[in-house]
Amino acid sequence: MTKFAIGIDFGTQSGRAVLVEVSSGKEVASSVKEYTHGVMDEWLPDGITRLEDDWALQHPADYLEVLQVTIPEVLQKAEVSADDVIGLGIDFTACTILPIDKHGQPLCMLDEYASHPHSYVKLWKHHAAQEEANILNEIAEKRGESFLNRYGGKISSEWMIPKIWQILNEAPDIYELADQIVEASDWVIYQLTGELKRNSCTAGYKAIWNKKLGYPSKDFFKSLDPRLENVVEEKLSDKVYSIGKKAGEITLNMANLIGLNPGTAVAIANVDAHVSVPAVGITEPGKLLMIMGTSTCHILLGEEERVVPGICGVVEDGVLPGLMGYEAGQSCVGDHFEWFTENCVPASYHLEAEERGINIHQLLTEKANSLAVGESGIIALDWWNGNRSTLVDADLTGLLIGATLLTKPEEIYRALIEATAYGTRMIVETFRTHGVPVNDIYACGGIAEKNSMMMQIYADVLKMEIRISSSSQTPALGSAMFGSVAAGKEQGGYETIFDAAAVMGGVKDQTYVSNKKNADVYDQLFEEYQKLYDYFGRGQNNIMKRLKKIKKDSLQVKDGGVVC
Ligand SMILES: Nc1ncnc2c1ncn2[C@@H]1O[C@H](COP(=O)(O)OP(=O)(O)O)[C@@H](O)[C@H]1O
Ligand SMILES: O=C(CO)[C@H](O)[C@H](O)COP(=O)(O)O
Repeated sequence: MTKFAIGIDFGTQSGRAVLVEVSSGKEVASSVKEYTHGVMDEWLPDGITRLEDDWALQHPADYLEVLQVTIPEVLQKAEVSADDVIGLGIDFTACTILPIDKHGQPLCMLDEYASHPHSYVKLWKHHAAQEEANILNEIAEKRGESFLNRYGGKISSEWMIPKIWQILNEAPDIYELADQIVEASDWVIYQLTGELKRNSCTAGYKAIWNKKLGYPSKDFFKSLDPRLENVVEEKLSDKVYSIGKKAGEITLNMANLIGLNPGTAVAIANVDAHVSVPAVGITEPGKLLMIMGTSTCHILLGEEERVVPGICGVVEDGVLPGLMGYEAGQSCVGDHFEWFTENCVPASYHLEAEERGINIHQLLTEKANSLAVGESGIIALDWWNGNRSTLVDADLTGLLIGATLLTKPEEIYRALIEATAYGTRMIVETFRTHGVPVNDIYACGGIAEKNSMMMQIYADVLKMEIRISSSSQTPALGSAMFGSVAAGKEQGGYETIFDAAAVMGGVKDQTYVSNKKNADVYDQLFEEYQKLYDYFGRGQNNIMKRLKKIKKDSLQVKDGGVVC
């Protein structure tokens, strides 16, 4: 009898489920549920509580809706019985965290805290803890904390400890009230199985946890703030579970809600980027995978732990058991194109796209594709949502240089795409310079699937061939693979993730090959990009930060109604 596994990818804007045939990796059905509350970056659901700049929240009820809608839908579409589903795995954006009470109830779902911003899920791209991150980095550096080496020299404001500290600083009542502060991924597994098991991937990459050393010392936390001395015991847990293991089984209550059988195996949660690696069939060092969507993550396996400045982290067993997993990233890629289409494209372009039945990205891409490399005379920095790697600074902002009265929207769109490709080249070169080989490039995610011009630009800028995932839902496929490992061989699944990857993962036959003529011009442009990168990103000119400060002061005056 054919057996199936389900994988669910909880993204930035939606949750996506795939039903996969375990013996072949064939995706037989998929379903997408947009989050009802979307990303909350201006208002809370009450419509009256306004969020400050750099906030990005989500509502945990949306995650449960994803389970309730997408799982029955994939089963129905494929006409597959729940009896034939052997396992379920999930992956999530990260670091995406929420405070919960002792019953596992998110604080934002309690009436009395529904209008309190700090009671909600802080999404990965919530950047309002930059101040805490800066102080943490300063103190850690002064104390010579060795963990900094594993995180490229800096802890990002996107990660767990700065976010927790922001709650403590701005809402000590919420901090006190929280029985635990958990990754949203672990919370969903908790809802499915009744067991809270923190996964080693988010703990390792986002919460400064190490397989051998655990979390930083109490003394370090105390040096940040005496109230944080016991943060691990009080709000986290030093019990961390390895990815690739079974978390538990679906409870009766949950089974009734989502249409699966009670007792179905559920895998320990994983992160959207990391879970994609075996799904493209990567199980060895030297192959870098770009997971390209709202943001881009770069995941690479290595044999040894090396110090690489500005990466997000290197974690033993963080991606696959027995190997070092390196992560680097760019905080805004698709997000940056979306901002452009929503704010800078004239109505005539939108009309043309509508009349031709294509979306605005497709129209701009078509127009941009007819441009020669360098023809527009413009270049951009890809920091519209800060710089994750290699500068680790959420306070950096966007830049476009060279525009004239003749500059067209498609030229800017292309310059923004190129900027993200240069950003990736900075990351690849940084890995290589610090002794971590990058021999092959792979890509997956919404953008790798949708925009072939962009993939060609990346091949030209990187001067490397790019292989594309055979799945259009790579993270969800990876999660289904972990689901089949959680079920185990006896149930028709697999013993290890390596066995699952050999059968279920893979890439398309078509690849993107670098064009020498374009690559030569891109070399010149990349040199210019590097100069801008160093000038604006490494302290020679902190204009981006000064502008942010002026903006903050100005808004305070405006909101406070102070009239000069
Ligand atoms: N044709 C396209 N070219 C470039 N970017 C696109 C295109 N279509 C959508 N996008 C961008 O892709 C992002 C969504 O990526 P996707 O991988 O689907 O989701 P997620 O990041 O939530 O996992 C959006 O930010 C959107 O602006
Ligand atoms: O930090 C990350 C993983 O470590 C991702 O950037 C984050 O999860 C968002 O992913 P996406 O852009 O696909 O929504």
